[in-house]
Amino acid sequence: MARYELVKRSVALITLTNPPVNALSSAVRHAIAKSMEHALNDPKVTAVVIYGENGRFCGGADIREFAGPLRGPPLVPLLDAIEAGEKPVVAAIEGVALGGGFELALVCHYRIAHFKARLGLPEVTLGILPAAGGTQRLPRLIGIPAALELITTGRHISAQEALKLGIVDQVTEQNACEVAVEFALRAVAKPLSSRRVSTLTTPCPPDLDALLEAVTMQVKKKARGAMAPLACVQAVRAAATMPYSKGIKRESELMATLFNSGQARALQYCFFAQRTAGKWTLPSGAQWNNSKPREIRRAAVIGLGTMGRGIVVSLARVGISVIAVESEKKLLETGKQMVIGMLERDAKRQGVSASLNLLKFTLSLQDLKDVDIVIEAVFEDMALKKHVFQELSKVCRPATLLCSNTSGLDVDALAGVTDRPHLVVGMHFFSPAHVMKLLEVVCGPRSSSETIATAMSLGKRMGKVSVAVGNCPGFVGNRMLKPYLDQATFLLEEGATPEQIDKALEDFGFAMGVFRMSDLAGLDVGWRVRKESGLTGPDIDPKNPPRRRQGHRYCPIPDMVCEQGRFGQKTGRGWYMYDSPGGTNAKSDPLIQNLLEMYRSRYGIQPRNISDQEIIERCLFALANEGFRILEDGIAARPEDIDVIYLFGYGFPRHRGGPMFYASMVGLERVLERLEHYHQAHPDVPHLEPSPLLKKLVACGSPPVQNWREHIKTMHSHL
Ligand SMILES: CCCCCCC/C=C/C(=O)SCCNC(=O)CCNC(=O)[C@H](O)C(C)(C)COP(=O)(O)OP(=O)(O)OC[C@H]1O[C@@H](n2cnc3c(N)ncnc32)[C@H](O)[C@@H]1OP(=O)(O)O
Repeated sequence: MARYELVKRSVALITLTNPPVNALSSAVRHAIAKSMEHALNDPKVTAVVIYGENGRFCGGADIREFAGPLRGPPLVPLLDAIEAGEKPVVAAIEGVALGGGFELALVCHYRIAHFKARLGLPEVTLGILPAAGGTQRLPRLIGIPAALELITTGRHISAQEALKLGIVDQVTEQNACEVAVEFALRAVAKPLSSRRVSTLTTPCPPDLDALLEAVTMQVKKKARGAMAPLACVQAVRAAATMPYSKGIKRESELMATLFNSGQARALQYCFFAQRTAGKWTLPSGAQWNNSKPREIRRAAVIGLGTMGRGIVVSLARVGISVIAVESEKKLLETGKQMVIGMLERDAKRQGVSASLNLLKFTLSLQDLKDVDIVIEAVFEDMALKKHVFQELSKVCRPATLLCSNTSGLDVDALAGVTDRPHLVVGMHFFSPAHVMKLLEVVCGPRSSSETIATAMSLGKRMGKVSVAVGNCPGFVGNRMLKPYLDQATFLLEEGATPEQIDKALEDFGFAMGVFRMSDLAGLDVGWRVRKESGLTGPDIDPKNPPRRRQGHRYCPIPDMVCEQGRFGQKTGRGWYMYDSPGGTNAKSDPLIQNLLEMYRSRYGIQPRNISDQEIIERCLFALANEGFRILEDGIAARPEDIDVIYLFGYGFPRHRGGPMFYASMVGLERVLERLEHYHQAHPDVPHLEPSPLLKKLVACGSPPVQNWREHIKTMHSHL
């Protein structure tokens, strides 16, 4: 777990050997303690270098160990002893020094970083804080404002930024270990007292209280309801106001409250869920580690609307040449200018020149003969998409992959009109595509494993979190959205307001409540889908009761809002009113209150007081219930995949872990009981009827979310 060797006759080189990231597992901590003891007691040793094997210094504490009882030497006394030692210790940082790994570097008397190294204290993203002295040492080293920013955001910084901040002593383009050994030899004769960071006085700004207050407000606003960022601020306050010996105790107390919290469990679950999602697997046995993706050099994107433009930018950013196609000259020119503007702004931010030479804009599909992949992003209309796919079949070489950015249409129906159904797959980007991290890779029944592997790997290359999902209306994300939206509008009918529902959801942790989110996304899209599905509009049977459609409860309020030309932010009016079309400042609109009152009185609905608890339960349990059905139907392989989709695509609060993890934290028995209760009250809402899988899991004793898969095995898969 750590190799000990003597180099240059007098330098003890301690190399951490715990692949893949040299995490500080109990065995590694034990090995470091033993090696340090050896080095400090061996008279031949005059200095020590700590290094990480395979070009990675250390990825921090072993997160997997957090779930069990603490074994092995605790980190704080181990690190204190390294700092207190009488021989100079130099950290040779390559790759990453994160969390406990960064804290290990902070107790070394000198730090040498390779120019490509990245450093940071990401503990806050795991629901904890840097509790191995990080909150006490970093402010002493770089001052309160910079330390606060790094600790409360968990941001990784480059070696160059670390040098500027005074975190590292030298940045090198050579082998960091070799440079550190030479550095250590030169440090032997120098006094160590000023190099022990815990003994330094924290440089304190005169307006400390105001600064801490401002950062507290900032983190409260950003991570609604998350405890860890607030605890980080308190720990840094201790570094400013207490000696190290007291500050470290405060750090440990704050850590104790966070460590066993549901939020820490949720955030650590998110960390692993994100990595699990990349490990896709099909019933055929094809999976992430046995299916080779194709290399993609040249791509084409059809349609330069909002989605298409974002996809072009995402591809060009990672060096893929892109041919962008539009059907009309004016649309092509507008799209071209917007894409160029986006790439130029990107390049300016990074201080590089925009890679515009990768782009070609055309009106002709004939130009797509030689591309490796086409991503279609035309209007969400099946007939139009089928036409495009037929044309692509004719012009593209037989090996070209054909992908659709549909947000819910049948990918297999598109495959069916081509000459290569095995090379067709859905690539559902989220808007705006160059910003949003989520990509649903929709596997049709005929998509080959190579095609899926290529789409997944292309997503990863573009920096997306790609999740493989099966083919059904709405796939995973949008299919689950329907019961969530339905519950919100049913609650409006029953007496709630958009403001009340949004506030309850925002207090739960969503960045935006459902109505504010709908206003942002545009209300007309859903309206068109409802019209096409025969749920609203002039074609519906007049004999239909107005609040029932296709045999189930239906709420026509969203249609009524659209009928007034209120399509959300873009029209300046939606569920809220805005200062102007495109405005973002949502204000309550008395017209919506009137509309709701008139609606209720027309249908004889007596409004009732609805609690926030009911809002949360009905919206979120209905959401999770559909997630259980998706697992039963084999549309998602694992609950982790669903959670990742909701975290990255729909703003589900990360400290709640995602809808499926949240259900497991509430307790499946409780979720079942509440769904049964609400279904009894609303028997005409099928989404409230508890799914068979939920019942099965409760009958099996509500296993943890990571074990649900064992209970789904027998059900069929669409993946
Ligand atoms: C019990 C009390 C202890 C008190 C100590 C308190 C103070 C210290 C706290 C901490 O240090 S918490 C951990 C802080 N560190 C991090 O948050 C870093 C997490 N890791 C990453 O960000 C990335 O993994 C990486 C290091 C940047 C590497 O990224 P890359 O994309 O190259 O690889 P990944 O696919 O992400 O990871 C590979 C593999 O390694 C697993 N892993 C990564 N880091 C850890 C870790 N710290 N502990 C355990 N496992 C880790 C990761 O899960 C992957 O494995 P699989 O999931 O694919 O099996």
